[in-house]
Amino acid sequence: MMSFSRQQGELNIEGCAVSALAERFGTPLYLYSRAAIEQAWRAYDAAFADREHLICYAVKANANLAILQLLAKLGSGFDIVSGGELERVLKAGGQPQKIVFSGVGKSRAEITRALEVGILAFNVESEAELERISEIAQALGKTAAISLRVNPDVDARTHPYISTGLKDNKFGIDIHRAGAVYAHAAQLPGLNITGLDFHIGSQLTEIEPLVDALSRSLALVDRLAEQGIILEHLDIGGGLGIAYQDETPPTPAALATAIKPLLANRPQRILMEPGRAIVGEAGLLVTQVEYIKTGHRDFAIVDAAMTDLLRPALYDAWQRIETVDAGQGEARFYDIVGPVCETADVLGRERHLALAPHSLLAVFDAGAYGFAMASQYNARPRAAEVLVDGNQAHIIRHRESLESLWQGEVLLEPS
Ligand SMILES: Cc1ncc(COP(=O)(O)O)c(C=O)c1O
Ligand SMILES: N[C@@H](CCCC[NH3+])C(=O)O
Repeated sequence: MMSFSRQQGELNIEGCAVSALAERFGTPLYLYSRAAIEQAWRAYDAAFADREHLICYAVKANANLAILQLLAKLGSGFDIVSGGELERVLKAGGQPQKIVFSGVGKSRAEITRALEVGILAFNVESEAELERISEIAQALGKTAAISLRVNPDVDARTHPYISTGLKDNKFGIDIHRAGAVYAHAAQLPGLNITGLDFHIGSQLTEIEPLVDALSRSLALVDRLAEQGIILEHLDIGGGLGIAYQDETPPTPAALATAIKPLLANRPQRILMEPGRAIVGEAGLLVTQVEYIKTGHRDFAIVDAAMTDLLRPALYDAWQRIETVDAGQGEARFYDIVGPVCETADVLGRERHLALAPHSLLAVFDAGAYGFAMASQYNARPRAAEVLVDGNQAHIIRHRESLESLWQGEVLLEPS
């Protein structure tokens, strides 16, 4: 189904006019299409339907409770990287037995809580972490299911800030050392070795690096089997990109087709950790023009900022920006900038748009790492989030109040 369409030039999300939602909920505003999220998740699920698998949605991409709830209802598992994400998933109705826990810095409290609720597996990122998990599990009288996140040293060919599978990156255990670390794990009390995991980076537009990482990992799986360590699952991470501009990222079906020959005759259950590919294309950030400032460069100053959508400022990322209506007046090349006092506060540069004061703009493909990376810098309340389902719009996060900005802060006693 088409989640975004135009009627007489007006942008719609599912059965709702974006301008009406902006009027009702205010701007800046995140809008998500329920159908688009479900469709993306189901496409992943269908691609691997012919073998045992579990899609563990990467919560960091968009951690709104209603979105997690929607995915939990579809049967999704979850990839978490903090105790906060764990509690979000549980609150949203996610099953502990479908949670994998990644991240290089798991604290004692986080490990303890994950053991108490009984997660599917820890994706262990260092030998020191392995020892910590063993110690805590033993003290609690529990057994921790673990998989090692290996760093396969492949170039994911993506932005260096979101590349995670090179040996220079902090993530995972060097694949050449992993055999020894598995052997160590087999000696430690309180651990049950169940899997192997890798995640080489985000916004991948090519399949080869993933295939390469998988074949290197499978060679390790075979060496482990010779040592008597038999794995139950292989977690191939997330990372499939979306088409922000003119990229042609592989679909989940193409990924499945590419890796199936490698997996033939291997009994392991396949786990995946997609984030962006599930929610990225489902979201829009809607913002209103506050001022138009023309001169040496033409600026459209809008009410959304890098605090609402950080990706352009942080990675120089390009996201499509269109007017919500058909456009007003003559089109010019505008830099779309926010009100924050930073030169990097840009949503898009040199966009050819027909704008007037108060025009509404939609920033597309903002469902992943959009609201999730929002901040309150410059004392800006974070935006509202709305989930659209046909012609229904559900508020799934209220716009923050000014009071919430200083919640938890304490004034000094007058002296
Ligand atoms: C361990 C891990 N798994 C999964 C993901 C999800 O990545 P993506 O949103 O690119 O699918 C990430 C983020 O890059 C990650 O760090
Ligand atoms: N935040 C990044 C992706 C980071 C992935 C997390 N390892 C982005 O917006 O592209």
